[in-house]
Amino acid sequence: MSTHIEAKPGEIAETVLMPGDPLRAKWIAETFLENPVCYNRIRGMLGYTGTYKGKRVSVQGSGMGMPSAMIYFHELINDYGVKNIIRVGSAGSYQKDVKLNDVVLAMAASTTSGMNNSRFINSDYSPTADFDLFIKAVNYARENNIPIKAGNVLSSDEFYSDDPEEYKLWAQYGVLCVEMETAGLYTIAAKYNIKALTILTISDSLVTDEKLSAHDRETTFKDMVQIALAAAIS
Ligand SMILES: Nc1nc2c(nc(Br)n2[C@@H]2O[C@H](CO)[C@@H](O)[C@H]2O)c(=O)[nH]1
Repeated sequence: MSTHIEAKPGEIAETVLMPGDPLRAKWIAETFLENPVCYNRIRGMLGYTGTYKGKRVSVQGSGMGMPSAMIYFHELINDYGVKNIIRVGSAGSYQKDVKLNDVVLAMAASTTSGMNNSRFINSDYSPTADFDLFIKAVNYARENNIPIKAGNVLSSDEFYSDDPEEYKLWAQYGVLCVEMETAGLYTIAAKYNIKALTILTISDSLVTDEKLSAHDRETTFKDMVQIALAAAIS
């Protein structure tokens, strides 16, 4: 076991889907995987391993924000040999044409966090998605007529910012949506040379102030998960 995960060696698959919400991990495991077995309950950050179309896949919550998520990314990679992490999350839209329930692939992740600014001594590192996983996700979505958008996303360090207008600068430069984990995922994946991709479903909009209910956020998002599983096993 690792510091925050109680799984025994071998209990976690090489590919892990990671929603922020551990209850969404439970929903994904119970809805999409055959014979899901729970390997982690520490801190309620539920993790499961099962099979999807005959291939072993795990799914585990990461928690909200990069400090939490990066603990799990680090330990899954270094203590359990995980080679592919696909974040399946929710996000807030920054663009009029990015609407509730739209699916967004994060090609890159900007951030308000100081993490990489200090890591790279005031230079700007660009955390980017793995090309192979990205192309597999795009191909599956197109073959199955699932509309997707792809581009730059913002990984913010706070959900409640002081300035409600802050999003407009990011939107002006084409940032599609905001969440709180991807810049950390892509940075850690590059550090340890593993593959990572973030697939998001829009659950609220900074442009229109619309939002899905907490329950909807937990149990909908089927398209995103199917794209992630297709990329995971192909
Ligand atoms: N910072 C931020 N995060 C958001 C937003 N909407 C969503 Br869904 N999130 C994501 O959802 C969780 C917060 O509800 C975090 O894990 C974020 O990744 C938003 O408008 N802002």
